Amino acid sequence: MPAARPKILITMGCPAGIGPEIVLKALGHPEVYDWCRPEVVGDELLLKETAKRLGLPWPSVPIHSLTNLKGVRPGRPSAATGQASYLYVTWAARACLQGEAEAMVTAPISKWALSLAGVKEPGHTEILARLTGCTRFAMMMAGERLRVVLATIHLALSQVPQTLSLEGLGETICLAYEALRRDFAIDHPRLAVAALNPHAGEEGLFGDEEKRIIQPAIELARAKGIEASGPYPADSLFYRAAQGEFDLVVAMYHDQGLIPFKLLHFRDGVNITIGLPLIRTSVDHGTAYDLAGSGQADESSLLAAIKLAAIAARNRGRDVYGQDTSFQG
Ligand SMILES: NC(=O)C1=CN([C@@H]2O[C@H](COP(=O)(O)OP(=O)(O)OC[C@H]3O[C@@H](n4cnc5c(N)ncnc54)[C@H](O)[C@@H]3O)[C@@H](O)[C@H]2O)C=CC1
Ligand SMILES: NCC(=O)COP(=O)(O)O
Repeated sequence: MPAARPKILITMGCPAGIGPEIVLKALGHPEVYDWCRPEVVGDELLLKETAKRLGLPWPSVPIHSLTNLKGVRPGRPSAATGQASYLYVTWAARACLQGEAEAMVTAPISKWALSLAGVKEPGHTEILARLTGCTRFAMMMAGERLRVVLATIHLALSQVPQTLSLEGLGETICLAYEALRRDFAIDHPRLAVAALNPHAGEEGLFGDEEKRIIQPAIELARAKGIEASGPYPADSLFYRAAQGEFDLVVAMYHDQGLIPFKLLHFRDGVNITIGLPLIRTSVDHGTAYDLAGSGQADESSLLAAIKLAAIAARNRGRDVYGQDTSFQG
């Protein structure tokens, strides 16, 4: 870790979810203060109530209290909790963009509560892309054994084939490569690209996206000097990556990547939005409304997210761009 510890803003997440609890629990781990200078963005009164009810220690960190919510019931999201969640995220993003903090780490929010509050985007990823004016971005899930980047994110499964494009996939491969070099300090990353269809399409018997879209996108990335290969049958690829053959898998859709990832890393996985002009990491799980208020939520993923944000802040100080990796399909 750097001698100068980065300032990291931790957003509290949905006030009705497990966010307040895991934020307090994570800040009870002394190693966090070796990694960074954490500050919380949320609701101070609600955090105090949570600490009191669950018997958690009160952290001596700055709290940016943006709301004064009354009557929030754990496990009961509403338009008000969605609006508050949104406020915490936008405030932290603005602070990062203005150079007031080195990174932001987000506790989980509810896509449903966001929509009740009238927010158009489904999650942090898309909100942050809009706030930062970023059109090249992707979701990465990172753990010790497996890293996955998604070619498509929050959309119905039926929309995936028509959403995949040669240009979009090529961009995603390049973004993954850039992020591994910049944020993870892997100088020569090995990327594997998953097929969409069973047995990678079996020579076109089960679909042609591999030939029409995925293979050409890999070739374009390779022409840029990126060590990308595939398309590999997805049923065996994640095992191979977890055995160490690849540094990252590009998955074609949300559950293709997140099911194997969470099987390995449910407790300690980290979600990182790549391509943004700011560092944002997050837990890999949701609001767990079924556990909210019970005191049983596990803070390990949030701890891992804080640690990775601090590492990425340090690594972004390295100059790794001797090579043009921008994608020009
Ligand atoms: N980064 C974010 O803001 C994310 C938000 N979500 C949102 O969260 C909401 C609920 O999503 P679900 O699909 O139900 O997933 P979920 O992750 O909230 O819950 C799935 C299961 O895992 C358990 N679980 C989750 N986190 C846990 C933790 N820290 N400790 C112990 N057990 C835990 C829950 O109790 C539940 O049984 C949705 O609105 C979804 O959109 C989901 C994923 C990420
Ligand atoms: N399954 C991951 C997820 O939904 C996280 O979304 P986001 O809030 O990070 O955009």
